[in-house]
Amino acid sequence: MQLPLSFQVRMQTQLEEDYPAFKQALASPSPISIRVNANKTSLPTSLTPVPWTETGFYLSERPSFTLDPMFHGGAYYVQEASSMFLEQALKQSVDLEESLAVLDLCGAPGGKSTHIASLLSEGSLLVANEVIKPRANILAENIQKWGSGNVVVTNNDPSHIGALTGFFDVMVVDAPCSGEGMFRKDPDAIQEWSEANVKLCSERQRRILMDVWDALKPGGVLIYSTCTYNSEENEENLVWLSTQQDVETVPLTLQPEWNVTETQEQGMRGYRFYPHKTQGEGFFLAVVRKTEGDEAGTYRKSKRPYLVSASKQEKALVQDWLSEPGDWEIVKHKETLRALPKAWMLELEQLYENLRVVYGGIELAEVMKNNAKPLPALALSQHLSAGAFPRAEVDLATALKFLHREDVVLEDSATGWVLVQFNGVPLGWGKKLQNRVNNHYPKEWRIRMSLDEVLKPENLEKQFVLSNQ
Ligand SMILES: C[S@@+](CC[C@H](N)C(=O)[O-])C[C@H]1O[C@@H](n2cnc3c(N)ncnc32)[C@H](O)[C@@H]1O
Repeated sequence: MQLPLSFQVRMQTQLEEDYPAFKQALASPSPISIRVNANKTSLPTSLTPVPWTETGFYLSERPSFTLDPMFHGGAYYVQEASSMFLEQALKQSVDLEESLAVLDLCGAPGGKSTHIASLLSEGSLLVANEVIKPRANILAENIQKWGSGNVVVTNNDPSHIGALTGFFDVMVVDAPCSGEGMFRKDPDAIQEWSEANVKLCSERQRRILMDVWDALKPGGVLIYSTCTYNSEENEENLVWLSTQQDVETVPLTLQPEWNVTETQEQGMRGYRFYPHKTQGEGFFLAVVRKTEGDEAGTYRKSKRPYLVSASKQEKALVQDWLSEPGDWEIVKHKETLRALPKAWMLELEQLYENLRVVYGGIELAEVMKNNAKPLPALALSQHLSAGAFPRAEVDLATALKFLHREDVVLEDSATGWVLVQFNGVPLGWGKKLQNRVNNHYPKEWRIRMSLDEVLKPENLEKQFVLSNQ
């Protein structure tokens, strides 16, 4: 790995006698880690935990996640271990039992958004935003697979969100950065690195923070993170923020065995992850509290609301499908019925009116002539009522064929909509007819690689499946 010379000089100055160990760590393989969705499957007992989170685990080697149906069912997310430290930031700076409005501003592909969704109380609302449209679609896909219902995915520039004065209790800004911490995982990041890019990133990060700042409530918490080591994109940005806005630093308690490095610059604290000290990539995180600012204005529902309630008959079609139907408002847009958290309808109205919402709540069904066709997100939702549909538990080969959108055989199930599941984790819908099964797995989510070799019994045995670990 040929590191840029001026990056090497920077790191030597920063790490001094630790530099050789750092350089050696960059030459060793990246650790592989996953975060398990405890709402969908039990936590593995045979894997080594990531110490700063309750649901993160290291794997000893990188398997083909594409060939594990549990991955497609949202039973876990493949995520770099250091960035799971977000859990400590949230647990130590806010009361997660409360109903919170939380923004994940730079959300795609969804590592932190799915993590936040798992940590929030049922009564909370997460807005997962991503400014780049195709990436916002990937974020929406990952959110649907994770199965949380109280999430809205938006595709907006930070300045649009900043216009929602005092809306959020918590904002997470996992800022676009020069990517130094990803050098060993993504060698392309080395080619893109330059002194000029560090400066450009730092300026952009400041702009992002300013653009979104007004959307944080006074007393609210901002969690700022990057995957870089340089101080321009990290501590210096926080010191700069403290000269522009009323903020106080929020210290975090660290366990010594985590080997996280605490920094302090002009009273602003930050937490650094170095690959020679922790099993993970380079990462920086800091928490600040907004001490003063404008409260949210009062918001009244407009005469022509954006979110239109479904009719009584339409609601009746889907009323038994959710485990807690009373928690949800069923709205209709074109042919689609969607469940949105009832407690947040005024705020959601505001979001739908002002932002570009890519996905929200739980997409339940498409209705046509008093007939409801269940949609993929419902199959993957944590809020699907256990008894609403018959289920067909399938083996690994059938699950992979189903995810490949091939024809499958579902023995023993009656005709009609069937939830296809693997190891108890739902994957999607099949519609059983008299003599065949229609595969309703979404085209855009299907496994694209050929399965010819994989499906040979001797190869199937070798596949990684989370629950076998
Ligand atoms: C570090 S990545 C986010 C990773 C994500 N939080 C996760 O955990 O999966 C930064 C994100 O910021 C987005 N981004 C790029 N320019 C931006 C801008 N000017 N404002 C806001 N977000 C931006 C990128 O598209 C990228 O998805």
